[in-house]
Amino acid sequence: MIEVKNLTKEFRMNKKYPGFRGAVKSFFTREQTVTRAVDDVSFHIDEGEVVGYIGANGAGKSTTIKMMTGILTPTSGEVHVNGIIPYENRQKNAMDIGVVFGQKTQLWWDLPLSETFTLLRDIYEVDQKRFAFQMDFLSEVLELKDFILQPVRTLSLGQRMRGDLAAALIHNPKVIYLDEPTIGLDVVVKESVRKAIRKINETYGTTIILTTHDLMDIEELSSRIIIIDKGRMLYDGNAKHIKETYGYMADIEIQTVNAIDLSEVQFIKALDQEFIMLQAEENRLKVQFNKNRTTTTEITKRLMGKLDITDFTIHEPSIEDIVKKIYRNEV
Ligand SMILES: Nc1ncnc2c1ncn2[C@@H]1O[C@H](COP(=O)(O)OP(=O)(O)OP(=O)(O)O)[C@@H](O)[C@H]1O
Repeated sequence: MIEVKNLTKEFRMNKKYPGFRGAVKSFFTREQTVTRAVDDVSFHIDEGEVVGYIGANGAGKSTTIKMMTGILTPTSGEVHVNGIIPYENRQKNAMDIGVVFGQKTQLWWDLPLSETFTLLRDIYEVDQKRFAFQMDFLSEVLELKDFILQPVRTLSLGQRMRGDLAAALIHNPKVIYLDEPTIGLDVVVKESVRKAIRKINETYGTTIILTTHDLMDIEELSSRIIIIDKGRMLYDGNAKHIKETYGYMADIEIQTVNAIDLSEVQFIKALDQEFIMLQAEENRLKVQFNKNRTTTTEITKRLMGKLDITDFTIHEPSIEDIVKKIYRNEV
């Protein structure tokens, strides 16, 4: 379905020196800096797969997706999506794909949401019967009914995101690229967006490429992840393996009314002698724990009985943490 072979993209930019003299120098020297944003990346994705494409900021995710969607042409290497070379055949490719950028919207700001759908129906030449069927399906899965007639500018972020997903699916594409589809949404809306994505994949066997910084997106949606770092592929395989091996340590930071005596909270280690680690400083307690062996709820529930808690923060492992650990442990 998707074949990416030795894909490389370099960006060349004229070196800019600061100030007026710098501008003159830049003009005459014409020195260039070269950024290799994607460096010899190869993978194959089968029809119906949901793949998480992840990496730290600036790792090269968007640049890869832009070549897969035909927006950018590679410096070397190649991409085939459904037999089409996207950057050589952008229009044909566009008929088979849908793209959602969590940070941007493709909806018409001043029009009611429903009219964006009608415009897209005409652009993609979807026949009336097929359009009505798809709209019924999307309305139900993405729960659009309550706001479909409202102008897009009046929608909440969660409603807008569901609208964007629907817009990308009007023509029922074979592949969808989702770039941070749950960014900025609250927990409940994130959950409903993930549920909708799962349903779309199950119903139509749509191939889904997902870039995200939220590990819960990966956990709930994709069994395979590709990790990219500084343009190079670091890992391609089972998401569960990575989560269990590298993404298991989280911590809770607890604020209390009174200063904490570490000896009084040692009892929490009974939950997991091997992995729970405690650190206390005045009225702050940090509990590091293994997510595969115990839960935040279990720890906070027990500590609440013992401490006068005023606030607590949970730190989930981040993609950056996982990438660092992979380097240290070598996959
Ligand atoms: N048009 C461009 N011109 C010059 N450099 C670019 C351009 N686009 C991206 N880059 C550089 O290429 C590298 C990869 O960027 P890219 O946007 O692909 O990363 P990313 O993994 O999507 O990051 P993020 O998670 O922050 O969106 C970065 O160093 C970036 O500064």
